Amino acid sequence: MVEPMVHRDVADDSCVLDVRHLSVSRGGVGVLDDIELSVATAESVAIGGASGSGKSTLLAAIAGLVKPERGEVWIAGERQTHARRRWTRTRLHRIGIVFQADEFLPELTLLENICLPSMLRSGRRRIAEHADAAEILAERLGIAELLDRRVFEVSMGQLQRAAIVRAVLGSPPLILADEPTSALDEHSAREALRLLVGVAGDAGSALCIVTHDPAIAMLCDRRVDLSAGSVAGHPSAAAGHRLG
Ligand SMILES: Nc1ncnc2c1ncn2[C@@H]1O[C@H](COP(=O)(O)OP(=O)(O)OP(=O)(O)O)[C@@H](O)[C@H]1O
Repeated sequence: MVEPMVHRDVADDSCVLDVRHLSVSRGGVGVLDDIELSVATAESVAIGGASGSGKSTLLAAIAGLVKPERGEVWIAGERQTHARRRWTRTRLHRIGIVFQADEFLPELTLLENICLPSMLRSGRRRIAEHADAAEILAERLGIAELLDRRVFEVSMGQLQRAAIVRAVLGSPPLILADEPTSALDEHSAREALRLLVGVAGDAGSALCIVTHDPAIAMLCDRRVDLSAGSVAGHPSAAAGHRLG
């Protein structure tokens, strides 16, 4: 059954993401336990914690890619249910995603791959507009010269930057990013994430970024650490106070 989407009070408009009492199990084992996390408009939050503490699972649950056992996820004032079509719409219209396993279509150029979600959102008629905005962002990310190349003609680092351009294009209210741990060397990963924090801030998008890198966490407004599936420290660390 498709539950009706519930809209929040106008007073809560500044809250782009509200995770309430979220618990998630994977493979029958509890991974996240009663997570609370609120993220304001244009706020950037670094999500840290040891390997296996549930950081990627939290992003996947926020993106509707894994189903929670308990709890709620509110995005831009709408409570998300786990009806698949609703999530597809939310991801398309409200969330930019930079995940480790980012997928690009090998038949298309970087520019076409970058513009695809925007075209799905607003139609082919605005293709020139999307392409112009993508080129400006690509210039900033240092991949403007590569936009006509196909996926197998660029490096993993360049592909990561293309994924950032794709996520930021259209200034979604929320961007979710998982640090690329395997594909990139430390310097390239840091540089890509540093650029992501900058362009997301300029776009006015809130950002939740999973990172082990203290230098990237320092660039964010706030840091939240997961420990064994819970938010470490006092709950208020996740619920609203800016630390940085
Ligand atoms: N699809 C899955 N099926 C079963 N267990 C899973 C699945 N994905 C993740 N897990 C388990 O959930 C726990 C949390 O994993 P998750 O990837 O969220 O942690 P993480 O903090 O992002 O780790 P890392 O920093 O190493 O990327 C781990 O114990 C992991 O083995």
